[in-house]
Amino acid sequence: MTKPKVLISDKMDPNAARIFTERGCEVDVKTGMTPEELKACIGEYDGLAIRSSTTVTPEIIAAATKLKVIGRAGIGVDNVDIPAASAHGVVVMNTPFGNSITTAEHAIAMIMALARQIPEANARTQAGEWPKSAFMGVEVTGKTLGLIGAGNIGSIVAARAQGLRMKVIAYDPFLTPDHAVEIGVEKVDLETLLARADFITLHTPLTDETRNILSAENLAKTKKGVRIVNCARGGLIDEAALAQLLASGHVAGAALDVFATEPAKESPLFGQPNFICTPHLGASTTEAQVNVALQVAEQMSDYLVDGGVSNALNMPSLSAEEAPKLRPYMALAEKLGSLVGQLAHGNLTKISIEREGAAAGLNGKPITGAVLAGFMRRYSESVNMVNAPYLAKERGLEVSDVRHEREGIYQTLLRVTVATEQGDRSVAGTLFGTDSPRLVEIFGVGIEAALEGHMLYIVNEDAPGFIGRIGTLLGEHDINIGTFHLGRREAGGEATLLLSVDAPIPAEVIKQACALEGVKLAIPLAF
Ligand SMILES: NC(=O)c1ccc[n+]([C@@H]2O[C@H](COP(=O)([O-])OP(=O)(O)OC[C@H]3O[C@@H](n4cnc5c(N)ncnc54)[C@H](O)[C@@H]3O)[C@@H](O)[C@H]2O)c1
Ligand SMILES: O=C(O)CC[C@@H](O)C(=O)O
Repeated sequence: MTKPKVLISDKMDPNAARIFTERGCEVDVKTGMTPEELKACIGEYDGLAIRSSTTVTPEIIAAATKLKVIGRAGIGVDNVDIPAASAHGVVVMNTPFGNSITTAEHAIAMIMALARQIPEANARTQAGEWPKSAFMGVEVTGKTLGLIGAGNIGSIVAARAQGLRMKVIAYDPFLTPDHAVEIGVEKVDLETLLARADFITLHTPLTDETRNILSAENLAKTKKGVRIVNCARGGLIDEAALAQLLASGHVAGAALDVFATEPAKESPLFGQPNFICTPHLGASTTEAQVNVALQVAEQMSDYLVDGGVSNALNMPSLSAEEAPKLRPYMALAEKLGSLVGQLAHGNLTKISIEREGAAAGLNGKPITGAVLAGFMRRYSESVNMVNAPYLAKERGLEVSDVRHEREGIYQTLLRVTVATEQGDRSVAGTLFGTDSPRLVEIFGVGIEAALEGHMLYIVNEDAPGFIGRIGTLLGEHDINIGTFHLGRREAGGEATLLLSVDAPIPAEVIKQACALEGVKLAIPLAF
């Protein structure tokens, strides 16, 4: 049998290559390639192991004709186009906990370095200045630390900061009151955090909700003399506005490990008073790199050699025996969970999964796990089958799995319902043949569609002329429609349109779709 071939394209602890070889894979290590070089060679490989320097674009994935798995030795997968990988049947895995402690420690190091201006004092002392009177620091004891994001890393930062006798407050819409008490933080809204924090640290993924969360407007609401640390993702802070506030003295110090554009070769922040930065070193300790290298190589080898799946972001975990039977049901479940997560708004506290027909006779746990993995991705990029049920519990999400003995019109049916402020909202799907997931109902409207790649969901008034208008709008922006599905409750009422397109729809085009005559709602979806 030919050995699976793996490419390690970023600098990674040598334990990764050792494990791949021991587990029967062939390994090449080629770091520092340009996107063109990667595209030229990726066709040879079954597995791609990366850190943050390799960006896996749809073009790379399209060229990766043999690729089965991408393994991220780390947490953030924003450098991988997951919809493109899923569409090509490529599993994307990460190592969700391997570098959390290390990154939290980096944030704490940044807090201490800012409080005492250690980098600048060091540089000037070594330059022979002995500038004792130039530096007056602040104690962190008794100060308020405001966490934006209180997941794995935020919680570890909270624990360390409490050890430093700081008072910790947190803004995280998905942190439950119970969990806040468990980790000893006061849950607050963003305005309160901005007004009260002496130090602010960010620990969220970069999503549509968190992008620019420290915007010019929000930075202006911070307490005078605040110190800000970002060891999460570039793009969370308006860097130009931060530079101005450092220059004016409103912000007393800022420390960034991550930048909107990396590598950051220039920035308005460089040279500002009390600005400290590191080149995305948050995960760079021997311990974390050994952890994530071992874990990613083990997970990828499991998949390539034995078919086992763990910590996958776009596929449910599976044991070898159950795999063939459950796999199509879990794919359907994950898509329905993701659909509900993308469409339903507000703080959702209840989700129910109903199974009838063939699905009622199967092990419900992996199916529930798959629904939750899809659904919880609205909160965190690092959710997968393993941690989704745990995260759901931590966030106080009530989950129910109901089996119906009744026979319906489909040989198998899964229904996912969430309780929203406007009442219950549910979507349902079945399998066509034995393994093709299909949506059959969305929020009470019968509609048949494969949930794949980039899609657009529209609710509009059911009136003549609308299909022409939406087709023209997309055509004008060179957006090719792949599939087109319509549904409605009654003629002349409210109609639902679900279409698939060949590329993501830009935000500006969504805005124009919302403004079309008769449109009540237009939401882009990705699977
Ligand atoms: N600098 C580095 O080298 C480095 C290393 C590891 C992780 N990271 C990054 O750190 C970030 C956090 O990692 P983690 O493991 O703690 O992730 P996590 O998923 O455990 O926690 C993220 C938290 O952010 C919260 N969140 C989501 N949307 C939010 C919003 N709109 N407002 C406030 N909070 C929101 C979530 O509820 C969750 O609690 C990720 O972006 C990860 O990529 C950076
Ligand atoms: O690999 C790295 O050095 C950074 C990893 C970090 O950004 C992550 O999200 O895990």
